[in-house]
Amino acid sequence: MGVIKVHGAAMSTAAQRVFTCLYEKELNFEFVPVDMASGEHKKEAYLSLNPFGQVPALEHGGQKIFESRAITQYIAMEYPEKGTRLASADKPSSSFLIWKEVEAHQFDPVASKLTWEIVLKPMFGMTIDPTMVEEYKAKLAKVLDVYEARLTKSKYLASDSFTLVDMHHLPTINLLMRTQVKQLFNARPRVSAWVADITARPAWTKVLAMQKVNFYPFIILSQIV
Ligand SMILES: N[C@@H](CCC(=O)N[C@@H](CS)C(=O)NCC(=O)O)C(=O)O
Repeated sequence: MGVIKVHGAAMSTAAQRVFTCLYEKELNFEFVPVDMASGEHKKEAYLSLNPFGQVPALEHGGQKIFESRAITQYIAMEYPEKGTRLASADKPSSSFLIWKEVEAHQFDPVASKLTWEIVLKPMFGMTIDPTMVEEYKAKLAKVLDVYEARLTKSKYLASDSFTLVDMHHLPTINLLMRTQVKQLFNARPRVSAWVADITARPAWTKVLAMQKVNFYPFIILSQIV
């Protein structure tokens, strides 16, 4: 069905979700870097790919798709037999549907807020708001308590197999595990084992390698946060 083109940036957590998916699926793709520093993502040409002016965006077989989780679901359904299965080829299970939404609406808003406060603000020379950090750490702790209980029932969040659900967590977990927030993950044995398992996946290692090549500050992050 033609070339898969990913427009994005190696530093973008949302784009990383898509890169991970393509590596899990062992699919070749063309990475089209978007120069976010110069505001390329807000210009007419890019807005035709994603009207919200955000990365990533995917082009495939004449289709233009945005929203990282829509893109990963599309790839998983388009190539069910390639690489890791990631999603059911036909009717998804109720647990897949539930936990996919949990990541997007319970985990990600809290994890992204913490990432902004503790990881990105210092990088941009901005001051961390300690009240926000404490408030959101408490919120994340509650989400992780639910994950700890869930992971007594299955090895991964949706089932005993690694799926899109687990994969969608990787970019923000990667950043938070380089900060004090890692204690929240490490204090919960099942969550901790799950984090170790999913972050060790070869597909994720390939995404990390892209960051080292394309976004130098991430190399030194662990030393400054
Ligand atoms: N829900 C979107 C979020 C995309 C997003 O927030 N992308 C960020 C980079 S990680 C971005 O483009 N930020 C620039 C902006 O919002 O202007 C997705 O999952 O694709």
